[in-house]
Amino acid sequence: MSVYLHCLSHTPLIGHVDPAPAVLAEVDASIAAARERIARFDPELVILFSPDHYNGFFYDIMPSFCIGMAARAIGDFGSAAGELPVPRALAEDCARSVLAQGIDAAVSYRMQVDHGFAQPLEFLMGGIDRVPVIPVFINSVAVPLPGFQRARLLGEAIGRFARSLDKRVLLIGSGGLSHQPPVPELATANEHLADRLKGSGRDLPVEEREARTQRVIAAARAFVDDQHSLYPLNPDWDRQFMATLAEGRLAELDGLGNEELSALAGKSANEVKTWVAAFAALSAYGPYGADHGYYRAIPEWIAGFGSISAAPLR
Ligand SMILES: O=C(O)CCc1cccc(O)c1O
Ligand SMILES: [Fe+2]
Repeated sequence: MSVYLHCLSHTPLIGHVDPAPAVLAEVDASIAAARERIARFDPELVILFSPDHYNGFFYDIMPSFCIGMAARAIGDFGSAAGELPVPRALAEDCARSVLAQGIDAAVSYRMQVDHGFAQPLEFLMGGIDRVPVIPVFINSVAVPLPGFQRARLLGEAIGRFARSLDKRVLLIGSGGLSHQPPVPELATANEHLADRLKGSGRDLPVEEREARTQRVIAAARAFVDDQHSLYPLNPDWDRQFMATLAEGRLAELDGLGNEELSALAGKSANEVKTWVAAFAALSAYGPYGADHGYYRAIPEWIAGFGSISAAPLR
């Protein structure tokens, strides 16, 4: 019954458009240290909260929350591809427990995930296949989105389930902080794109995949030159958010609406609900303390880039 938490921004631009070597070294050091702490903790189970970017979840049926009973990573932007080692019976127990606690999460027996899930497993665990993982999707891009309170309650329910296991559990939140990369939107999509967002061609044709990758890379390059070419990052909000979680004041976020958050920190800042869910899960074990916080706004990655660990107070 022991638990450790790490929350980390993700960005598929790492290795494609990189910041100055000193910044890269700083991030590398922070991630390497987190990986060492996690290795020492030696998790037997990972519960990973992440969004998706129209690579596995589409508008044909868009759940707010979905727990994976089996999952495969597509390997977008050069991230790891392949099957995630999902312990099916345990994932089923998790879903049953969450539903019994009044949170109506969907389940998937063929979940398809992207860099949002793969990157933290690669960075923090050394690969997507190292430790059994229960993937938990939180819709953070396809409006209408679930709000902060629901993400918190989902996290608490999963935390109570995790606490009932006789296992060392690592909780990971993946995404955020402030940012607004060029993710397509149904409201402004032409007919072809709208079809794609509804899941036609779930697995994009190679040329479309490549065009999409290059479009994000070009947007990152433009953002470095002109920080008004995309919705601006908001380091002040990001630091405040990290402090709110570190200090255990999760419920204070309940009153912050999704559109309000988008206006403060960009539409993709809604990905921070993965951090809220992870911290809420940790809170089910009792009071906690956070440590090793790192933050820097990194326009090359279109990311307010944050990283933080936490564990129960003893
Ligand atoms: O997949 C895509 O199309 C965009 C993804 C993307 C870009 C920049 C920062 C992110 O955090 C992110 O997820
Ligand atoms: Fe993302």
